[in-house]
Amino acid sequence: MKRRRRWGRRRDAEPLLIMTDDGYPGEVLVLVGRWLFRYRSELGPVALAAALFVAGWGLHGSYRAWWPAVAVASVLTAAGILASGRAWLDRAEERGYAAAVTASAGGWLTAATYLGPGTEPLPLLLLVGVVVSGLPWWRHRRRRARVHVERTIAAWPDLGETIGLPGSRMLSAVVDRWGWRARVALRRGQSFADVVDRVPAIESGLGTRPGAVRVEPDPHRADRFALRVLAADPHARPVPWPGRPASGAAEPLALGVFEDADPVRVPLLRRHALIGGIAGSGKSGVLNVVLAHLTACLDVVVWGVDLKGGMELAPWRACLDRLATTPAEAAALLRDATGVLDARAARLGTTGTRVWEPTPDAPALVIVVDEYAELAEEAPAATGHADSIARRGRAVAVTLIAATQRPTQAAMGRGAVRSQMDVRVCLRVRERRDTDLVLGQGMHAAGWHAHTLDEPGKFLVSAPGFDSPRRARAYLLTDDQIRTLAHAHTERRPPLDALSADAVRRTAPLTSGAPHDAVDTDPADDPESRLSDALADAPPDGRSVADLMDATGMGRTWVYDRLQQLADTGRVVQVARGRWRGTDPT
Ligand SMILES: Nc1ncnc2c1ncn2[C@@H]1O[C@H](COP(=O)(O)OP(=O)(O)OP(=O)(O)O)[C@@H](O)[C@H]1O
Repeated sequence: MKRRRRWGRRRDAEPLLIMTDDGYPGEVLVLVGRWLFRYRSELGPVALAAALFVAGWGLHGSYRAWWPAVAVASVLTAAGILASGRAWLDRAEERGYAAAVTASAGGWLTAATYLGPGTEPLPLLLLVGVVVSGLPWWRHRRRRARVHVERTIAAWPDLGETIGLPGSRMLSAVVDRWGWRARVALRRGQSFADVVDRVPAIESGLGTRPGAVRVEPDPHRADRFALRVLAADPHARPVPWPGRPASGAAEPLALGVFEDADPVRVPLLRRHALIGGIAGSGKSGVLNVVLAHLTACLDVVVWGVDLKGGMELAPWRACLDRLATTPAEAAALLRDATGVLDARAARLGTTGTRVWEPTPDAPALVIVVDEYAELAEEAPAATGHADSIARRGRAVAVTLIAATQRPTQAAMGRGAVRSQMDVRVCLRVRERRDTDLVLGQGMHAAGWHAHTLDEPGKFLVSAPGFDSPRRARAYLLTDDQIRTLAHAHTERRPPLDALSADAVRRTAPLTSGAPHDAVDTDPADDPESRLSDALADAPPDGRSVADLMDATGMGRTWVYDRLQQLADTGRVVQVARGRWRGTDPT
């Protein structure tokens, strides 16, 4: 009675103490069990050795005569792994390791079946085998990554509370070459916007380096998102140009690669593009990639506007049909482009065709403008033409590609130019809100964090078909590669089609294609005379069109136009593709 009273009192007062005392041995077992479960991957070699020992013991006791079968099964299994284990193990060294372990374990089991697992030196051999096969196992990067991910999944419910996404669940996770990625389900009521705000907290919770976590919305479910954790930055080093330029205007241009090594292939046919980012972020690098593609296309004529004195586009000079380097030239160039646009639109109207399909005889006209803000500031008249091209140029394949540091409304000339650009490439920006300037309102809030891009050439792209903030890095073209490509592409550049060339002539009969300061008062030194001289002095294999452009200071279309007129009157001959000389030796 007395004892029971004391028991009751203790239960009321100190229930935890009583339970702990009673359950102690069980708790140790639970702890050991948990530890074994937690380290089950690391304990793999030990578990295999234990299983071999037990199997050897059983086989030796009851089926000793089976040792040849065990030997044959081991050899066949090892050979099978080598021959067709690619489905589970994609790397050759992993298959080699698995086959070697299988063959050694099978050899040991064969001996244990025949001799008994306790017979010397089998126990010692088993121990050595654990250590020798264990070392690569314990050091294996992918195994350790997988274990890390498994533990993260197990810890996610607690982690979710800590990082401000309570109730979220990790649905699946995959280890890949650069780290791991997972699909996460949010608690009802949470959305991707909550996740975007929590990215730094997720990095802290997972203990990664800053900038290692990427999040992407699930296009099908508002309550799910993709989480990507990068152990190493796949874009840490520049990505070299792969040397495969586009073959035509309709082909999307490969600008670089995403973090999962997918190429970034952006459609630019009948689309205007904006490339934005701070000084040194790699805008000229992206323009070089664009030009490497466009100048390879036989159905694209490229005009350039470079008000930094032609510095950036200069290496491509010979491939550009026209290059404007002063505000007056830029205004003339854009005005002529609107002339082309009007002529093409009128032609489409009369033929009842909806869009201009570029061909080598009727090429697309792409106008590349480096540092658009300079244009708006120094040649405000030109921005009216640019506005017109932006609004009406798509159908007739007259398009703009503009690079600028901060595309504010003022920098873009207050017209419709920015809003008409449906391909946006955003390199690093200084402030968060500048992401919205380049990519559009609300993009920063939606997870497009261009301010965190940390190397030149890294970018985010928003375009039809590109609606999630995947990071990419542009290909890097070296100066030598640019020179080689420009040289190789020069001879193959098409002139404008007759309709467009005629429109240019009519729009600006005196200055069409002429550099502003090339309008000369000395009649003996006008472009026509320089052309005649260059053709008269041509060697027997003629002069290339690029040479003639250099000699006259005029654009490709102007040169072709004049050559055609001279050929019609028999004063020049075409001696080879793209090479001409005069017929009159004087
Ligand atoms: N894709 C790239 N990969 C690696 N490095 C790059 C890449 N693009 C550019 N860079 C490096 O970054 C530097 C600056 O690049 P770039 O001149 O293209 O920047 P920018 O934005 O045009 O600058 P600015 O506005 O001053 O003209 C270059 O020296 C170049 O080597």
